[in-house]
Amino acid sequence: MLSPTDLELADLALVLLGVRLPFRRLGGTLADPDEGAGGAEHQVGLALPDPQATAAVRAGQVLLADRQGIPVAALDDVRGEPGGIRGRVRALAAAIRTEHPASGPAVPAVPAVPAVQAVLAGRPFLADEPAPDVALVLVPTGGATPDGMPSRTLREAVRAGLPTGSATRLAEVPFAFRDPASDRALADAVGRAFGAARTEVLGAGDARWREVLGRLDRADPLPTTLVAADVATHLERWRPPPSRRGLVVMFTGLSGSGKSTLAAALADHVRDRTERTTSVLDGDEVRRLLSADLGFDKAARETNVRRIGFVASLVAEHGGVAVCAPIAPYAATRQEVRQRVEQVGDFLLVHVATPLEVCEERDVKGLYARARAGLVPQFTGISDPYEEPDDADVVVDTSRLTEQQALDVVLAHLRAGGWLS
Ligand SMILES: Nc1ncnc2c1ncn2[C@@H]1O[C@H](COP(=O)(O)OS(=O)(=O)O)[C@@H](OP(=O)(O)O)[C@H]1O
Ligand SMILES: Nc1ncnc2c1ncn2[C@@H]1O[C@H](COP(=O)(O)OP(=O)(O)O)[C@@H](O)[C@H]1O
Repeated sequence: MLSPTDLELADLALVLLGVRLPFRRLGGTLADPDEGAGGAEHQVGLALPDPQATAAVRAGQVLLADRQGIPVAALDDVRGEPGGIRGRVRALAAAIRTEHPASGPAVPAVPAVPAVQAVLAGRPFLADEPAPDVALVLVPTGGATPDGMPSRTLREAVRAGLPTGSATRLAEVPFAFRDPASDRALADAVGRAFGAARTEVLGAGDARWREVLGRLDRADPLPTTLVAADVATHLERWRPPPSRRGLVVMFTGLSGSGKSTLAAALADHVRDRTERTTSVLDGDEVRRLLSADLGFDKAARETNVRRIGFVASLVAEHGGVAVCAPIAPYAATRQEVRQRVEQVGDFLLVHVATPLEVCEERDVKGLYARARAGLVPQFTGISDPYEEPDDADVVVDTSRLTEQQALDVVLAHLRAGGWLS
């Protein structure tokens, strides 16, 4: 029995609902489209490392279990292919869940309805769209759309957008978003499976949706020609303007570059001169309180930065400003934190790009001297890596700027983006 990933399981759920995946594999993307045989007996691929793949091919069949370990489907006539296996999907009838946990009504009832007119992927109705008989709402399995709209807001906003007295039935289909082109292809496939007449997908190409987002950012009112008044209420609550939206400012840089100094100065400014609330997650303090169990190897640093990102995202979720100042030497972990935070608010990365020589000369804590003497192993910049960000929103070098000047650069960015007045 195999335990597919959440993404693979999400796609498997669609396949079991009769959707023909446009991807070669469960959990795939359009980069690897499926040109294989279609039909009712749907063939799908599954990435699988070799000993397991060989065993599955030898057995000719493999069972796929959900997160609880309950078998939900079988792959029959399994054959090998590069990087995995391929087989015919068969639902294990007893195990199929007809209820999407978040939505209630049984999704498989929908294909029987001939007049499905729209698939709405991750966005509410816009004004003057004709109300369909049945609308399939693609409810994000990860909890939020690529724009960070939580499933609940999406559901409420779609309902609120229906014209009064409309007979439209909403049916929810669990949907795992990945990248815009693949999302579009998968949404179209869902539409085809359910006989939908048209598909509406949120995406960068949707000019009216971009207009909605732009107006929300500028705190401009949403006219009823763009969205229904009730929808506007939901959207405004979902995405307040930057001055009221949660914000995480993460300073990253070498030890002694000036992160703590600037983080404290920024937090003081926000506390003293604005109406916003702020919390500081300073590297040293976090190490004492939140990460006392961790050392400085790669895994420990990643865990430390993830923890900081998690706490910061909670602050942002409630509309606050979190200022953090870890070294955060790894690009992938910083990116992970950015993605987490952007589900609930905004994230700004400030690279404190003070050169190593200057940090070492300052040697506030005497750690560089000890590291050079071999007394502190894995010291960032000396015997451990620091991956320079290429995605920093602001860069300051405190060997060229005074503390006040560096703070002013950060503040100018925050004012320009509307986070601070
Ligand atoms: N091996 C090694 N490498 C780097 N830094 C070390 C090390 N050992 C201890 N210290 C002290 O720990 C502070 C860095 O902790 P961080 O939590 O910010 O680091 S990380 O983001 O988890 O990499 C850092 O503090 P800052 O100077 O404030 O950056 C150092 O004082
Ligand atoms: N322009 C500047 N901006 C920030 N810190 C500066 C500047 N010039 C000198 N410093 C000094 O550099 C040191 C930076 O230490 P710190 O803020 O703890 O850095 P980090 O948190 O990156 O380790 C402090 O002693 C600070 O007074």
